[in-house]
Amino acid sequence: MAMVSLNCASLSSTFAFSSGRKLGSSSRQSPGTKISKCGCMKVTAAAQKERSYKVTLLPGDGIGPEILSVAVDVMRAVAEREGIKFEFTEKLVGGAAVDGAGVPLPDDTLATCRASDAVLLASIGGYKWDSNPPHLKPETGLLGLRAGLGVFANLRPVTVLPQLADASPLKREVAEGVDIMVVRELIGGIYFGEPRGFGVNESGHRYAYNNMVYSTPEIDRIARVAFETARKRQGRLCSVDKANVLQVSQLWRERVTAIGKEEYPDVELSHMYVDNAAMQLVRNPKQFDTIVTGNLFGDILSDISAQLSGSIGMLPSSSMSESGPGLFEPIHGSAPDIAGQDKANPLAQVLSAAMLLKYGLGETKAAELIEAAVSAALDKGYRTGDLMSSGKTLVGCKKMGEILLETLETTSPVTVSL
Ligand SMILES: NC(=O)C1=CN([C@@H]2O[C@H](COP(=O)(O)OP(=O)(O)OC[C@H]3O[C@@H](n4cnc5c(N)ncnc54)[C@H](O)[C@@H]3O)[C@@H](O)[C@H]2O)C=CC1
Ligand SMILES: CC(C)CC(=O)C(=O)O
Ligand SMILES: [Mg+2]
Repeated sequence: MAMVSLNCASLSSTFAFSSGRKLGSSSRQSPGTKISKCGCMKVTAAAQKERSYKVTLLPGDGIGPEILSVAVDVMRAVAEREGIKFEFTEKLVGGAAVDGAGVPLPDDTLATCRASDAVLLASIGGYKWDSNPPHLKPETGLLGLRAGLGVFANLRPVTVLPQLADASPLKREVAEGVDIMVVRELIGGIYFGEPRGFGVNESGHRYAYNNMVYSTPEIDRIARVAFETARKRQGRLCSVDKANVLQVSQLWRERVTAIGKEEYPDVELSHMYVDNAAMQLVRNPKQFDTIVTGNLFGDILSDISAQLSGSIGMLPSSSMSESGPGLFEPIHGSAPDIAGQDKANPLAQVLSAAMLLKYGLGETKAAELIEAAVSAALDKGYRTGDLMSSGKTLVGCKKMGEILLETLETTSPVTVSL
């Protein structure tokens, strides 16, 4: 049996407030959300012993700098309280890098990320660069970063916090208690397939093409991460594909089935076509435990799932490679429509920092302090515009950050036994 040697995050379940459990409300893991013991983090033993970590910060574009600034303040505060040292290095990526360095992913950025213990990314992209040629698009920098770090396993926990069950556009009874882990393959599939490009056919019409390609090793490694993840949750894995039409999905389904049968007979495996999965996520999301899917389908399904939680501004993610540093980022983009207006919800970024601490560095207690602060801020009724409803207090991005810092001063640590 092939070994899955991966950072803790990918093998663990979602963060502490999974299963709809109130953030920071208990030090016990809820059923099906155990955190595995796993000694395969990239962070060196020396760094862990000293509790001194190199973290690369990538603010990117749009709301990126605003939300990252909140997350870094929160990390600094929790570090001071917990005796952790961070050496932060800020680098350019995306449109900011196109403007500042002439390319969307400067060599220096990738080298610094590779040499760090973990990478905290905000978001990239914006109208200004939308018509750039492919090699000068911010998105090319993001894809290059993910590929350059080899972070093939992107885990996107979809958790509906009790305080936000009414913030979802879905009925409370549909959204409440949702706890899904979307395991998205991140460095293959149609976003990376060759050949791709533009052409002109014999009739003089322009055309464009992309290729969706997955090889068996690419499918096998993400399948194993997903099975391991499901095993540590409720033991149910749904593989999402389009095998009724696409050959690439037929191979995907064949390999996921074979790995399930040979290596994970204890995990209940089902398959679903992606169009149906999109509908089922809205109709009855609680039927899902862990979902595994390819790059494009995972991108789309995670945005749909974000609405279960109330806002895309709530969903963090971790992306892990086989041996390098993890990449932690919110699932949303750079929100150019609200950039620079102090309207962004920083919580997905803050929760991504908590995932970095817990899964990238093994600093579980510090991570759970942050989660508890987020929970407390929501308990007190503070909401950014994306989550605002009557009876709540509207705050901007900066103010939400200040509330988190105040809350952190009084929040009790939550201890989780690894
Ligand atoms: N990982 C990344 O850096 C990603 C970058 N993008 C890029 O972002 C740019 C905008 O893309 P969109 O499709 O508009 O997606 P988006 O996720 O940036 O925004 C979609 C909608 O959600 C809102 N939103 C997103 N994050 C929010 C937050 N934290 N707080 C409050 N509201 C928030 C936006 O205001 C917008 O109305 C594009 O250039 C795109 O390529 C898109 C997705 C991921
Ligand atoms: C801009 C895309 C390449 C990324 C994206 O939408 C995502 O990772 O969710
Ligand atoms: Mg996306």
